[in-house]
Amino acid sequence: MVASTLLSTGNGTRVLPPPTELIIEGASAFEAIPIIDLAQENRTLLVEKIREACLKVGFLYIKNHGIPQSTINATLNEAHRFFDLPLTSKQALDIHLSPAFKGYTALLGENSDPANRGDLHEGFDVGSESEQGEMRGNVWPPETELPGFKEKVMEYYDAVLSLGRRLFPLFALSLSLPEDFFDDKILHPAAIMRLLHYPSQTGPTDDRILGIGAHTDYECFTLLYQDIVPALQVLNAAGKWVSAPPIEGTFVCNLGDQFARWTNDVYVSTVHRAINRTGQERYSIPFFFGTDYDVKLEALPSCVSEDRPARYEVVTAGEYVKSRLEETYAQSK
Ligand SMILES: O=C(O)CCC(=O)C(=O)O
Ligand SMILES: [Fe+2]
Repeated sequence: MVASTLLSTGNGTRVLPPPTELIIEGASAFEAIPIIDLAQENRTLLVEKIREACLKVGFLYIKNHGIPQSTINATLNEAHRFFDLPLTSKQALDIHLSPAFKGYTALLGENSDPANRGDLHEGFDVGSESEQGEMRGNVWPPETELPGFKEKVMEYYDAVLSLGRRLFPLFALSLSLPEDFFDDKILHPAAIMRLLHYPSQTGPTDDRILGIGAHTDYECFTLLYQDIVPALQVLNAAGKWVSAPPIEGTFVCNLGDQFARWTNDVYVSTVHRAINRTGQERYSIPFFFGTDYDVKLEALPSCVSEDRPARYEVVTAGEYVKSRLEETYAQSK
């Protein structure tokens, strides 16, 4: 049995039970995705809401995130410019040419669900310019072809990285860990940002042809900006796909496999997919916040018990993400 954690706030002290006690009541046949307001004044309540969302849903919307809409719009605009380039220019940056999995993914170049034949989106992947480890090494379109692209994209990258850094202490507290638990694990994070473009799908509905097939994300959490076109769906515990439409002024935040491994599945890395049948093109920008390459994904003692033995072998965060990316791109090699 693990001791409960005391959280102090200006409004007094409340007791949070340890995570393993809550999963018992954590029915996750959710029908909607909770909205979490980062500007809410009571930090204890904020942490409790995050904990509840992580236990039951694995997805939350983040409101009052502090990233200026102008920064987001500028990057969406760059995504439009990039995907409007001639195919040959994009193919010169093909992700299969990059040992660090950076660059362009063509339509059907990625396959997120092994049961499917390829994802109906194109993408462009970017990492940190100062990251360490094997996943380092961005590729960029020539400045003459897309002037200012790199600067705008990296401005967005840095803004979302900062937002992610603000969230780690809240996730730590929600797991009854010290607030600074993740600080030394995200010194040079292998965070990956993607620009995604989904053409609108026509023809008969076929679950094997999707904008992005059913999958979980590989990192700690993802911060996703979606434009105004809905497509994202999240799988609940009853096997029902629940829509996660764009909500103005929010990011979607979903937990990934690194958190699921740390928490021994106490926090859920929820399956999701995207299908764009709106008749409009869709652009989205997921940002996958993983830890430093060499951090070991070891189950937290509070999430392991006799009844709940450790479910995963210990691997480093970097090795884990790399092996998953290798699988994802293998079919289109
Ligand atoms: O574009 C979206 O809404 C989802 C993207 C996604 O799930 C991913 O890239 O992992
Ligand atoms: Fe995803």
